[in-house]
Amino acid sequence: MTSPHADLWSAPVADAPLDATVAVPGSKSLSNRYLVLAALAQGPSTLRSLLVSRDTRLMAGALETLGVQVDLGGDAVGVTPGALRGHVTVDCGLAGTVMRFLPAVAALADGPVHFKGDVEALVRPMGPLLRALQALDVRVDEEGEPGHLPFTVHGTGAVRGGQVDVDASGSSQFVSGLLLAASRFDQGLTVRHTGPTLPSLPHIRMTVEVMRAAGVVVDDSRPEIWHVEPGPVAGRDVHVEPDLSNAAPFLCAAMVAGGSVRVPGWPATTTQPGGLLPDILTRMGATVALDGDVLTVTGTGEVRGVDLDLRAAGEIAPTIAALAVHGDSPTRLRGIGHLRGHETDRLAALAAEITRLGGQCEQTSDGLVITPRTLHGGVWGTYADHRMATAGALVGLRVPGVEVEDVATTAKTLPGFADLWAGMLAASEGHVVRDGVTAGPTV
Ligand SMILES: O=C(O)C1=C[C@@H](OP(=O)(O)O)[C@@H](O)[C@H](O)C1
Ligand SMILES: C=C(OP(=O)(O)O)C(=O)O
Repeated sequence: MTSPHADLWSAPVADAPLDATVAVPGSKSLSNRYLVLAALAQGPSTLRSLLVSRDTRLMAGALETLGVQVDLGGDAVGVTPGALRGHVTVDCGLAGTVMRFLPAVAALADGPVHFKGDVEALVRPMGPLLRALQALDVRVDEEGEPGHLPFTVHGTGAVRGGQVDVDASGSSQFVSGLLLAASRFDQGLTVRHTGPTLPSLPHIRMTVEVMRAAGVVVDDSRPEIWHVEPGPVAGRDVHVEPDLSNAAPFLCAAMVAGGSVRVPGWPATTTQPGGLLPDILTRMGATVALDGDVLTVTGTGEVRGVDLDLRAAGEIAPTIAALAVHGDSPTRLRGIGHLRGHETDRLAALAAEITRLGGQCEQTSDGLVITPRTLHGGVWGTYADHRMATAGALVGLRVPGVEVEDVATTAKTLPGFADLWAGMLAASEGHVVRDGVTAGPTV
């Protein structure tokens, strides 16, 4: 599947309807929340089906650096909390969950914690979170562009807590990052969002839900205000749901190629934004069925254009944009201006790459308008962004000659993506069985 240019992956074209079952690994967002809470807990935790990918390795590595024992080997990951130590460096890579969830944890360490990241991470917004910590009397020294990595959080072993305002219009992770550590603050914490819009509300609900499940008292009864009582975090034995946002390109493949793709382990209820996929894909022309815990998406190859507010689920926007490229009418995606601060400026990246292949994609102030055109092959740039890579695979499923740059960038949240994708096609054609993929409906 690798082209002569080692950096390029030839996206396979589906020439027959799909018929495959794809097992998707654990949720990045749940995995990294469970890791943080396990590190702050009173006793050990066991995390089952935890995602093992670049983002969770970075989180586990950072927590180990801070004095927590994390045993990543095996199906069940053991976490044993320890006294949080300073005089260390945390590498955030390009992981929003690491750069936004750990500064408040670092404030509880017994010395300075230096935060660094990939070159692409240095432009991701951090300012509102750092200002909130400073307002709580945590010393933060910014060493680069203010409001960005790199910086040092000067832990003193304790944080007063109390009340703080944060503008989370740039990222819901600013709120989640304050809440996750807040029960360990002397007075707990009340966080109030002050910005004009609040993206990714399901991810904030996810934070509240996992905290409550660990025995933390959280009041979220007032809109855009969260109150966390001081108190202990319980060690837990938990099973991590599959990553529904990473299931999205596989499910969308059935719509583009026709046929059916099934994802086992689909939760009956979830705080993952991918929980919105059944509704969204139905609106775009799919037939969606949940039978037990197996979600089946069946398509005909025809994709309906839609007008969609993706504020709650910005993470799946690149996949929906790639699906919309194959539509029968234009698609407008709204409420996703904050995607400019994701792994890359995703609005600019999607517009550039779709246009490069002969398509039409215009940026608006808070989203994209995609007008389907006949596309041609060419290089699909990925900008170190895992979701740009999976979007390129979906575009290439019906456009011959799409060469996806640096498909290995998918290791951020889904190592082995290219094999899983090829396995989905092989299983559909020849009923070959590969790791994580089975032909037909058998799980
Ligand atoms: O808290 C989380 O786990 C996430 C929150 C969202 O961030 P934004 O609110 O910055 O979009 C989402 O896009 C990201 O992939 C994961
Ligand atoms: C925005 C994303 O990631 P991060 O957790 O790095 O913000 C994403 O996975 O789409």
